[in-house]
Amino acid sequence: MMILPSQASFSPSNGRLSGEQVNRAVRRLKDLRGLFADEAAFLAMDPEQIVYEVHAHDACGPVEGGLFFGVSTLFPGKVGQEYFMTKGHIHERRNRGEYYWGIEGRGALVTMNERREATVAVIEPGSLHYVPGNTAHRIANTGNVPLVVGACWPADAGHDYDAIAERGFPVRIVEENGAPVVRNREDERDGR
Ligand SMILES: O=P(O)(O)OC[C@H]1O[C@H](O)[C@H](O)[C@@H](O)[C@@H]1O
Ligand SMILES: [Fe+2]
Repeated sequence: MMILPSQASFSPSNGRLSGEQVNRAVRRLKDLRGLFADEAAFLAMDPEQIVYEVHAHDACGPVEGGLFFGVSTLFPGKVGQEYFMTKGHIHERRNRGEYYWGIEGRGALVTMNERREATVAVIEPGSLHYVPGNTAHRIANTGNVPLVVGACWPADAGHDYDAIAERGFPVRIVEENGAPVVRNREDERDGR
């Protein structure tokens, strides 16, 4: 029997993922233009500010049958009243699902199916979330410490941002009286 060295290491307590085959991607505020409701607040902030980073172990490449493993760290913050969030995507191969699990901090997982029906789930350490295929997904940090979330998804899933860019998600996660609430975007047009 051959005993292989670990390809990478993952800390179950803080989610830190490291090793030669781990890639880091960073998203800054300027990469999230147009997603937040309060455009004036957005423009007043530092566009270079890092909103989240993703460490991914994607050694197999985008092959059918392969799996990718990642850890997202979403920093605390708000644009106006709206909590920092990921860009959000639906998989290029629409029927591919994904697991998310909470490691540190507190947040929300927002999903939207093809009928534009949304769900919102609380992410906290130990919470487990299955995102089915044909479902767009994004996370928001509703706390004041980094939200660390693990993910595992099919290597050939791909990310489609354009398909959901125009109309966006039907709900926003905003702070009201010091607590997170879900706001329906239909309400925005009434000026509420
Ligand atoms: O791709 P975004 O919508 O910016 O989300 C950031 C990342 O979140 C999770 O970690 C997903 O598993 C990644 O596939 C995704 O890239
Ligand atoms: Fe995904």
